[in-house]
Amino acid sequence: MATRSTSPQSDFGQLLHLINASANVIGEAYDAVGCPHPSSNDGSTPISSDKTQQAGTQQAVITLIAACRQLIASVMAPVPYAIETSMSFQYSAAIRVAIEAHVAEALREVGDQGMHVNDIAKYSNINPDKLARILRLLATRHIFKEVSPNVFANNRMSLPLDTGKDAEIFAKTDPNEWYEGTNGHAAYFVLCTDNAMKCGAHLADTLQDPKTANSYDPLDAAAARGLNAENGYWGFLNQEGHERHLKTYNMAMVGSKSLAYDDTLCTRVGWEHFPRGSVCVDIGGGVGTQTSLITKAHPHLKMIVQDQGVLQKQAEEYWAITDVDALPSGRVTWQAQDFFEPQPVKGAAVYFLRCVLHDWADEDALRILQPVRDACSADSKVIIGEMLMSFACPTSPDDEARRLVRRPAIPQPLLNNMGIRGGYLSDAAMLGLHNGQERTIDQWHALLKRAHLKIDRIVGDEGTLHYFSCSPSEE
Ligand SMILES: C[S@@+](CC[C@H](N)C(=O)[O-])C[C@H]1O[C@@H](n2cnc3c(N)ncnc32)[C@H](O)[C@@H]1O
Repeated sequence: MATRSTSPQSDFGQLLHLINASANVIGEAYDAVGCPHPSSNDGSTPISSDKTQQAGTQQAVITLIAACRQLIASVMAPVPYAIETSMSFQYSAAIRVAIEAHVAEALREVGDQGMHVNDIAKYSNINPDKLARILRLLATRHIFKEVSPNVFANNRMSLPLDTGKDAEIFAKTDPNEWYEGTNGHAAYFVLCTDNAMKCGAHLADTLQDPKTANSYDPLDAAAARGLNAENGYWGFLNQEGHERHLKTYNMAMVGSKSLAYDDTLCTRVGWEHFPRGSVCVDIGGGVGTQTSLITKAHPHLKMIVQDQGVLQKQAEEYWAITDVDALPSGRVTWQAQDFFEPQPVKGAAVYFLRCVLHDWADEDALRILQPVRDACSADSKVIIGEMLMSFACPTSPDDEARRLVRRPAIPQPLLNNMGIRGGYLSDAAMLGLHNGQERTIDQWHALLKRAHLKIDRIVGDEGTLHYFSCSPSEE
């Protein structure tokens, strides 16, 4: 039978070429630092900062993932593809089961030989047979590995579920305290797979209901159905009896430090250009997660974190662990302050809002920005850290705002957004939890113009948080 070679011009041929070329770049980067090639089976601590993390290699990783996913969508039968997508929530459910059964912690010491599920199940209330089924589902997605029947071990993708705490102590700890003192990653995954998923389950009904379909009121979000959040998601978190949700949420924000996947916040925003003692107000700053990164890298700034008073105790605990000298020295101040009220700190060098505005639709976002604009002096900067949403199709840099966004050329036939999904998943989560939204550059431009702010500069890479540096404008 005659063989037919793959046409290099076809989508299929171009995807194969991208996969080969980018995999070679990645392999060479590992060779150059004397590391074995990456494997999903590797359960040792991930390599953090070496040549494999450099920009060129990261671009190759992004390209490889995008091309592999597109190739799968090209060859997999459409109905099974749609079924698998429709059932993806089961992975979310399984991740929460594994985290709350402390599986990654139980497996930490046993390495590649793994542990029988009967022993893993001792750290929770879960029936071992049921737990094995959940772990097998995850292992089929390369999260944990099944090394022999019913024996599981950690691998590269299960390591982020490990809080670093001792499984035995953990199993006896009050669940309200589970994520305190951790890096917050597990708390972030639980926020996604509990509160956000419950809202997602009610999204279709909420979007179709004539009473809520066109509303941007947070009280009309899917959270009203999914979480019984009659007073909106913030009301839900602050409700008596929901302390565990509130603590998990705030630790999830600590975990969200890694959302950026890079150190853009500390290295590209330009904090070093502000003179010693310049005041930076971190509005809706949570316990102060982002401020802790900024003050570590740029201790010459005077940081003021503002958030809801209900967070004060958790904030003090956070700083006592993270940077014990920060509050007593006055380098960092934590203030209870409602961001809809007049801003008490006038003429600060910087007003910083990170992942605040995506919780709110435009009219409420403007009610947050108005007091900020009112407090600005002519020299103040407003720095906003948020996702910058791309269209999935090509767009032209046909106006001033779009020209501020630098984007690398996208190889054919990949999607314009390189298939990076994080921002769209976050957008859907914001819709479900708050009736909020992630925004495109045109939407940012329009919103900030209405708030009398002008975008001077944007830094960030596709799929990561971008930082918009804005000046007050008289327009
Ligand atoms: C998505 S979190 C972002 C936290 C922090 N900026 C970060 O990036 O880690 C949004 C924050 O807005 C705060 N928030 C909500 N409503 C508020 C209000 N009315 N006044 C002040 N802060 C509020 C929440 O408590 C929460 O800490």
